[in-house]
Amino acid sequence: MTRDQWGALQNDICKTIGQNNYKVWIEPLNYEGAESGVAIFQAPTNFFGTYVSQNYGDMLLSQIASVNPSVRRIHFKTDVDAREAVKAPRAPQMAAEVPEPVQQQSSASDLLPGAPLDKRFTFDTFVVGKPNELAHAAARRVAEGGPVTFNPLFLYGGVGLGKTHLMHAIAWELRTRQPNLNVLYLSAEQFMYRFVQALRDRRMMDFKSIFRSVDVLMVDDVQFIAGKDSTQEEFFHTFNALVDQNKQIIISADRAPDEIKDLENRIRSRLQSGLVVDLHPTDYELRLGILQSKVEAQRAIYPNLEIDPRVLEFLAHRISTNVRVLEGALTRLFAFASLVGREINIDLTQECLADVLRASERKVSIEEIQRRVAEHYNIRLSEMVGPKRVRTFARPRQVAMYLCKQLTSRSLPEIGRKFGGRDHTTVMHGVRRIEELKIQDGQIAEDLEILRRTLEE
Ligand SMILES: Nc1ncnc2c1ncn2[C@@H]1O[C@H](COP(=O)(O)OP(=O)(O)OP(=O)(O)O)[C@@H](O)[C@H]1O
Repeated sequence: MTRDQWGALQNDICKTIGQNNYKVWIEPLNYEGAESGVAIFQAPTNFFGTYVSQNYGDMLLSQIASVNPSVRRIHFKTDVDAREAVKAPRAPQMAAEVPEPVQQQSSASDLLPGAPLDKRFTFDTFVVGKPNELAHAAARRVAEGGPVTFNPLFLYGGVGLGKTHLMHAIAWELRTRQPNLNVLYLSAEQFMYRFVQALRDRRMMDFKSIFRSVDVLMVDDVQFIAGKDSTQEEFFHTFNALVDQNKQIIISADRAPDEIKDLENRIRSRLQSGLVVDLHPTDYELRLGILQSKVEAQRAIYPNLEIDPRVLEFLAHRISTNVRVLEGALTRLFAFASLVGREINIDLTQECLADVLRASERKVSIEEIQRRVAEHYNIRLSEMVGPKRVRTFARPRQVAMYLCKQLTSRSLPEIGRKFGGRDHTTVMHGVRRIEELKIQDGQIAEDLEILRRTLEE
């Protein structure tokens, strides 16, 4: 990587980590050049190099590798005496995350384990519902830091269901309750990376002593080590050493231990030997609760933006893939509304999130909805789409129109056409009528709930 390329990259890095962090931690670095796959930076102090390596090392490496793929490592050197370390700048808002340097050699920073914790991932911001209540309760128990009762705690679940959030929450809570405890959180990928580095640098003794001296070890996404034999072996020894000392271990994965392929049996059975709990896919109520809590965070950023509460119900119905997508949708919606200066309502939502809604569209069709609703109210399909306006047919018709609007991404004119060629204003009127009745009439609310559930199966 040339100096010019580094200059250009710095803009991207600034955008990624924010101007504050960039000014404190990246700007003072002096890029010296790259040699045999190693990008060399001069850091003001050892401590500085250690901190940057630990907190921004992976990000820096991936940014640099995107410009120059031959760079596989970053080295921070310093000319300043290690004692200067105490004068290194500290970003006040990150003080809780600043790790102590383990060794004074600048290359020791490479071995320092641990990943920074996300400030937003605490128990306070974790919304509890039926699908995650057990995992949450187990995490809370571990976070109390009492005697170790189940070891390891193994949390698993699909993408974006809150595993990392819960692990960070445990770490934050433990740090608050017992600041002297040595709590180490890292991904299985980072574990492997440190291990390979230690092997290569002939520093396995350091590696072992660092990992065996922790009080609580948290390894995220453990499925990553499947098929990686020597990493598994080392992980197994680390695991045993800590369990023997009665130290708490918390593991997460995207599936249950017995479903992780290419995992040695002795590791599998170790992972199963504590408490194994799963985070189930979210249900509608949990998604709505999460959206309501995330709206508060958005309101703090955009205090003047109004949001129609029906938008949250709409999103909770329509985006059932994972919470990350749900959150991303909300962030985009607020940013978009603030840019165009409009209130957040269903129309704006459909406009702004057309691609997300299409991607998470359920395969339910207008015809399917009409058929199910007709069955539910015991009328014929021909009566559902026919011209008669008596209440016995009109109400089911409006319910079906409402569900079509909620569960498909068809436009009002398209829905109208499928209901015997009706005008889009008729559909709009029908949808509004049901929205009102849903609040006033318990029977309609119940019908809608039953129908929605059967259609979503
Ligand atoms: N119950 C919840 N309450 C509040 N936020 C949640 C909840 N579940 C997930 N989230 C949010 O969803 C996003 C994704 O969660 P997280 O990163 O913890 O998922 P994960 O299960 O670790 O996913 P992956 O398998 O991709 O690592 C985060 O921003 C998290 O805060």
